Amino acid sequence: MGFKCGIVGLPNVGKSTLFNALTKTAAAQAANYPFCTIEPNTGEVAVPDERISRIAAIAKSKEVIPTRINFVDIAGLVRGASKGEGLGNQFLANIREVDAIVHVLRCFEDDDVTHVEGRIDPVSDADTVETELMLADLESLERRIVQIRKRATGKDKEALTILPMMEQALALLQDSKPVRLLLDGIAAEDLAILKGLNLLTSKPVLYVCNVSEDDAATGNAHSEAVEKMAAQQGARTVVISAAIESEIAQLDDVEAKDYLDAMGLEEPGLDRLIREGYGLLNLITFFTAGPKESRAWTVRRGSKAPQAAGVIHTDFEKGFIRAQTIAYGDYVSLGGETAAKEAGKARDEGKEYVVQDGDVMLFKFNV
Ligand SMILES: Nc1ncnc2c1ncn2[C@@H]1O[C@H](COP(=O)(O)OP(=O)(O)OP(=O)(O)O)[C@@H](O)[C@H]1O
Ligand SMILES: [Mg+2]
Repeated sequence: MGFKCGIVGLPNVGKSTLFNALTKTAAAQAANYPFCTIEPNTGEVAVPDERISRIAAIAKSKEVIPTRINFVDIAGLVRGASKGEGLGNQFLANIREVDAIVHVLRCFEDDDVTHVEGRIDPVSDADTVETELMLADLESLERRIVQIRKRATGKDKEALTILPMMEQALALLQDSKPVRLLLDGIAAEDLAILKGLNLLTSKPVLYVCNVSEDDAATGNAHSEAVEKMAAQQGARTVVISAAIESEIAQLDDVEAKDYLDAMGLEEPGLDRLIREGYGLLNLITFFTAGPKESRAWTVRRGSKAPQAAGVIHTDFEKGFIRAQTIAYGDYVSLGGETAAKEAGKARDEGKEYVVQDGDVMLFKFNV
């Protein structure tokens, strides 16, 4: 389906290192100089979810297949990017194509790793990046709104529909605020209009504090400052050491566990990051379970049963009849499909059913 989180930030802050750890590859060149990345790197990442192994154990599945999302490692941007500095517009176009932003902030001290501003100050870095995105949005919106206002005066239907959202977005940008503030509690129709405006700052943001190995378990003063800033914006934060994560990603499971124990970490920070990214995209997971495989699938929150069926196969959506649905909690506590049916917990849901996170589903369809 291609839900994408874009990895964004200043040059040389650890974006590609993080991307390689996430994708367990060395696909992206990560090196100690600014603008190492130019062309974006895209990779699929399995979403860790312990529910799937519980379901598979009950269903005695031969295979367990997690769901996946995409991460895109994007070129670093600098002050003035909106006016074409650094890699300027090229990188802005790459950000436009993602659904959510993972904003990497340098929170590690290391004199050997160049910081483009010559000092470690992640809150100010976040502001630099955000300002460029807002300036780019402001410019594009100011340009487009002239036409739309004109057409709205002439009672053009499309213009009348999108103008109120444009005006709200413009007002925020003129007040030096990101458009994503409009996302809170937004109605579905308005969200569609907002997405259609394709603004950089309308995308939800997760801050990643990239700390040194020693601070991975505890965070540090820099990451605390970021957490405070993020809390004020209603944004979430993940503290991670990209350096450690890229090492763990090269180890087998047993070695990785030992390494994590030694670092005082319960799970790889990446797992947390992927889950947070998944949440940021406003996605939920449903499951299919059987002896061949148990599998996790992804739909946007609010999707109805036929759309969920369509994720598996377009024929399932076209010929959708109904979906046998068992809530995850019932499936696990009762011990599987047969027991859930006997207990009356296997519901037959129709076309209007809104899929819930964790639903174990079996689609009836004709082709
Ligand atoms: N947590 C960390 N601690 C110490 N060094 C780190 C950490 N994370 C990344 N680095 C180092 O920082 C340097 C830059 O990393 P990387 O190439 O991933 O940055 P980038 O953000 O992708 O840069 P660019 O924007 O130029 O593509 C590398 O030498 C990397 O090893
Ligand atoms: Mg890079």
